[in-house]
Amino acid sequence: MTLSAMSLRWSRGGSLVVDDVTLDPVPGETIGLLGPNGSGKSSLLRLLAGVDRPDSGVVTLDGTDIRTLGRRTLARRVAMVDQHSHTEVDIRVRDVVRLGRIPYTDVLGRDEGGEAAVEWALAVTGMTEHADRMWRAMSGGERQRAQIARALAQEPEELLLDEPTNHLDIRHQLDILERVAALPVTGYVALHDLNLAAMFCDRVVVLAEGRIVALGTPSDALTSELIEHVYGVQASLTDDGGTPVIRYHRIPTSADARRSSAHAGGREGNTQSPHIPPLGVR
Ligand SMILES: Nc1ncnc2c1ncn2[C@@H]1O[C@H](COP(=O)(O)OP(=O)(O)OP(=O)(O)O)[C@@H](O)[C@H]1O
Repeated sequence: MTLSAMSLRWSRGGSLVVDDVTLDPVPGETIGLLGPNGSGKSSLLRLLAGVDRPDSGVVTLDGTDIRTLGRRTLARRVAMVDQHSHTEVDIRVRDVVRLGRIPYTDVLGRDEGGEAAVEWALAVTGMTEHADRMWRAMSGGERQRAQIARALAQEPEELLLDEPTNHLDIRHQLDILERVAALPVTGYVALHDLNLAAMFCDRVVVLAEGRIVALGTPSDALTSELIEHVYGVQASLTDDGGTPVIRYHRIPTSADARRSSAHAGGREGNTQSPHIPPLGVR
């Protein structure tokens, strides 16, 4: 058993933001939370983390309602990195990561095994070499990796990540998701990139207006019909050794049509931008 949601409903401003969501992961699996802007991914993560309380339904940890668990108990199991955990503090990266040890620290400030957990978390996120730098001097992507390290320092068995790759370059996107997927934790990861979700998630949940509209392995859940229905975007999918690869198609707009007729009339035969030389030309 692990962190599960049963019939969760949560409304704000008179509208249902999370609408009858039930999720029961297999321990250790990585679940991708997908869906358009405003579909309820972050709200669902906050309910799962116990940051917000559902209006109805229940979040359970190993079958126990998380509302009955103390904050320390919950924090030793469940760690979350939200989209807005960036602050302008004047401390070193290692100290940010040490914040993850608060649930383990006693009143005298003792935390047996704490430094080993901090070093491990820094290593997993590739942040060891940055550990002594000042937080304020870090780039957005480095901060994001440090926040994930802070969550890992909690030694969670359940890890909730809200768009963990949105500041990362491609190598670090792949790197972080690969490392998170390999950890022995149950992961809920909100993502916008369907291809990354297909690569690293065991199952994906697609939300639209707070409701689950698809749930399954990436191959089963991510279809061109689903993508068009939920995102209003045409896509074609190919299979790469069992992993779907999604290619999106732009629907030409009237501005595109105007541009192409101006192009054909004015600079026939020259399709290169005048400002950007072709590759290999210096
Ligand atoms: N505390 C709040 N008060 C009022 N409305 C809220 C609150 N939290 C979320 N909402 C609304 O609920 C809806 C879902 O928001 P949420 O942030 O969960 O979506 P999301 O899928 O994570 O979006 P995005 O992909 O843009 O991050 C939005 O319309 C949002 O404005």
